[in-house]
Amino acid sequence: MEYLALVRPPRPEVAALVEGHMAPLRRLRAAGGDGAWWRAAAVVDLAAGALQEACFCVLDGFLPPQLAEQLAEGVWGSRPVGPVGAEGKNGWTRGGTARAAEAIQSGGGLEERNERLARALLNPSRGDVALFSDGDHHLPGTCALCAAVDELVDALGSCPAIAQRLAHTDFANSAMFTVYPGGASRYIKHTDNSALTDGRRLTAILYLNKVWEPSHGGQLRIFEPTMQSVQFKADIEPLFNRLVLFWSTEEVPHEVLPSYRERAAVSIWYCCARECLQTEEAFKRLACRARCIAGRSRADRLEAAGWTPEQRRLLRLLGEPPSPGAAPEESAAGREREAVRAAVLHDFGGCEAHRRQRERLSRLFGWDARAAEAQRQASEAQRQQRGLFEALGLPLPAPLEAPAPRVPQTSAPALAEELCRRSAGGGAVAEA
Ligand SMILES: O=C(O)CCC(=O)C(=O)O
Ligand SMILES: [Fe+2]
Repeated sequence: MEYLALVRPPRPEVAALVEGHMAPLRRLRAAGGDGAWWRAAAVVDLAAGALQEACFCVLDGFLPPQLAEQLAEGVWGSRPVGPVGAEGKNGWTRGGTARAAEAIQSGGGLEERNERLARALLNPSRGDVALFSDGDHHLPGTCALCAAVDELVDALGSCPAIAQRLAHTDFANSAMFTVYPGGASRYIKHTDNSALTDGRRLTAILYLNKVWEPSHGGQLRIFEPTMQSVQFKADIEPLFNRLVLFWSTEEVPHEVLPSYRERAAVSIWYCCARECLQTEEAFKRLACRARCIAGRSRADRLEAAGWTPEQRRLLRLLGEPPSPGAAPEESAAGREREAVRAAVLHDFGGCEAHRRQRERLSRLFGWDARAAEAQRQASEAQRQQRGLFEALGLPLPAPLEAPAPRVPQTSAPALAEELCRRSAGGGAVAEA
């Protein structure tokens, strides 16, 4: 009841706009058959138009049917059955647990990380379990799936309507397979990257549910911008081989409605390399984990993300593969690349050389200065709010009583120290 009071159905003009974009896509799909129909230039243009004006688009029959089958079999065959503990099961972790791992590895002091951890573990915001796949060894079909979605995103990046929005969107995260276990499991309303700090630009989700009825719930509900909006635009059924694309930004608040059946999907996030340079956490993912998409050159795309000559030099160096046959320590460039990679892989902790690398990168990309500015703005906003409550003679709500969190100095968890000592050469790499 409370929920119904907070949500409004699509406004007629919005419903008409959405339908105006989705109907032609459905018609072209019906004419083109599964798997490759979206490769036609007309489809890519329609999809770009839908993203530009409706902020999302839906492509049914996206993969060749055998590939969609293979992915579905992989998920249904490996998903954990029954309760999943905090430690996970067969490589699957609880949605909340994945967040907890992130909280442990995140920046800030122990107190701050503990608080984030507690919030992640207590927060019932999402009820799914997840498996991150970097290739067919994790879940068969991952490589072909990524190649297909990359190809579409690559083509969308050349459409004038949205080319600007996809500038520097050259990287992607690991594919995240999810299963909501039924029993009204859901994911409450959120945006994937509202603060524009983690790099995510475009969210791609492929659904893997062979039998799905509206009464099973689990629809993806897309709201009008912003997070404050109570007006939704569309409910999308999580149907087999249906691909949904939407902006990861504040423009697309969304939720997974309570699901009464097991519900499987796989998500890939496409990231803007330039945005990833802005914070330590996003930089670490970009430098060592993110996949460069659609056969683009990692070195070229990293270099293009930099603003200054020194940023561009370092980014190219990081993106270049080691020269074949040559040991990295044989050249100054190889030594520098290995030093930065080792520092990132050790989370900038473990030894003095890694911490010095962090200081240098923070200066080069402005991480601490930006974090301090964000902190200053948050404190100022809080001060103003507190003043307002005091002026009105109202008691302060809890968040306004809490002291402002400190500016993160390093994200090195205590474990990194030990890891660094144990890994070969970890403490001995030269600093550039
Ligand atoms: O599975 C879905 O439909 C959406 C999931 C989602 O919003 C997310 O993982 O961020
Ligand atoms: Fe999401």
